[in-house]
Amino acid sequence: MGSPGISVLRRIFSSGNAATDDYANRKVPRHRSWGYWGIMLPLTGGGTAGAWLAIGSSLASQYGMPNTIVGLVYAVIAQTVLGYVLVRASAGTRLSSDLASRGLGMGFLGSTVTAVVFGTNWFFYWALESQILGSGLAAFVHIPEQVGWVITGLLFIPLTLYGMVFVTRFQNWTIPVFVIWLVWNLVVIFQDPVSRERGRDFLTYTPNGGGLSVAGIFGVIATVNGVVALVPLLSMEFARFARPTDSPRRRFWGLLGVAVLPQNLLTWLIYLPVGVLVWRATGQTNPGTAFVALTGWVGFIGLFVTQIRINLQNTYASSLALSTLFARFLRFTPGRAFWSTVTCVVGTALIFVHMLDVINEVLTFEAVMLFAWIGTLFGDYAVVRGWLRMDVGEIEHRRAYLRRFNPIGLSSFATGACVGLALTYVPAATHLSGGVWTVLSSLASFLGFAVALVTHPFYARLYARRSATGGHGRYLARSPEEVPAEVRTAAGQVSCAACEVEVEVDDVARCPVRSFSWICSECCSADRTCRTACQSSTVTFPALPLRPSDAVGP
Ligand SMILES: Nc1nc2[nH]cnc2c(=O)[nH]1
Repeated sequence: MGSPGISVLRRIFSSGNAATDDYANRKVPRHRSWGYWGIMLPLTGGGTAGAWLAIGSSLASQYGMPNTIVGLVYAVIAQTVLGYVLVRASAGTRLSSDLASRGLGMGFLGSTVTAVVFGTNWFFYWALESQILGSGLAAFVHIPEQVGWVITGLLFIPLTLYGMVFVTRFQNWTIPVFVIWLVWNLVVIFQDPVSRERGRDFLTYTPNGGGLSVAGIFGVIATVNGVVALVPLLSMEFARFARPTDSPRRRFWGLLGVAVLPQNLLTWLIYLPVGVLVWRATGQTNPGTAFVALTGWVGFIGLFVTQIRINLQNTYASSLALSTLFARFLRFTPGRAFWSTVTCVVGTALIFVHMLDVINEVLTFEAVMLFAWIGTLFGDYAVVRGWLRMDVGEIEHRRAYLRRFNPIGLSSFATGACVGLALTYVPAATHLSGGVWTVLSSLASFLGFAVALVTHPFYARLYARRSATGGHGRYLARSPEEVPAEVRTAAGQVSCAACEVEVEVDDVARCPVRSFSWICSECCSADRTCRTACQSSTVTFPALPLRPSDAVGP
């Protein structure tokens, strides 16, 4: 027997522990549902992030406040629409954006491309938030900035060993600290004549005296799109826990609340302009040093809590993306806490690239990739399934039934992303600037979205014609089986023959390698040895029903 310390570590670093793995690779069971406030509160961690302040000053300093304000109004409207649609979809399917992408045209392994897109965002934000905190620490205790970055970066390792439960509690308890801190700093700005005078132009500031311009507005929109697309996709991670039993009216308002409250209305229209005010009042674009300059220890403590709030969440999201990626491609499943540690170490290294200086550029790039992904999802859900009613099966997430790579979604995503990236970078690289090129460049993420959406049904028809079993055959490797009553527990669930956890009937599949017993989708996804034997034409499944006791493990 190992020592207690080692066994605790082994437990934390192993997969299959629902408390730490948070259904990263499986459907959320209905009994694990949360109320809408329970979904919104952890999401507020993103709404209070220091990055918003930095995005505000970055946009205002490049495009001027008049253009920024128009872009912010756009952001609220676009994010509300997109957020509601995606949050509703995940509450209905209990799938995260990644699990849904498997069935919505990408395939089991193909969808990992979206995990990469998603994961790069978290690394970016993680480094950004840590840099802000590290710079604040350095200014507060008078140490070199680089030392501050390393200290705060590594601080997150012990803080992130626990999963959703700890993140949720921390988010909930610290909201009042954030509000008091922000109000305190605003009062100080308004009471201090110098800061007040300096900050007076925060709603009208322009870098070179220019006012509203088409190029400026579209430039802001191109940048904010990186967040407009990301927040709804992130919200899906939480909305999949929504209570399935609510009345349609309650559900509408609850889900709309999730789309509008935690990281949308107040954040774009109040918090982001506050960032511009703090920048103008202190002359510092880094909110970390700005708050310490404004209110000393109060500024630092508030900043510390705010940044811990958000980076716990960033670490959680990043570790989910990494665990998905490695579980599927390499069948490497060391557990979420392991990936949290990797996030902290790599993120700390990234701080040294000075994320604060390239915010607009990174967000513009992410916008193109995220919008191409969303275009693919919409193309599948709304056009292929909704409008064209093609026979492509249910939205499947289980490896046992899915094709490894679905060329339909991968092609439309690649087409949309390539068009978006070409429009973003080719005009600048070839000196095709000004006029229509500037506007096209700024609209790149929308155009990439439109191209992915429109080409998706085209690819669906094209590949379906080439498949012996039509669209269905491109999406599904075999038809999902009904779980017979004999196998279900009294609660209507199925006990996984591998991990023995009871899961819902739409989260299991029969496994030939385990004597045709039923295993959960997570154990199925993590199997390194089976080589997807269940999809082989040489395997013959015995007829149902089959009781759990009939099946013996290998
Ligand atoms: N999830 C998330 N959203 C953000 N919005 C602004 N900053 C962040 C961040 O660091 N993480």
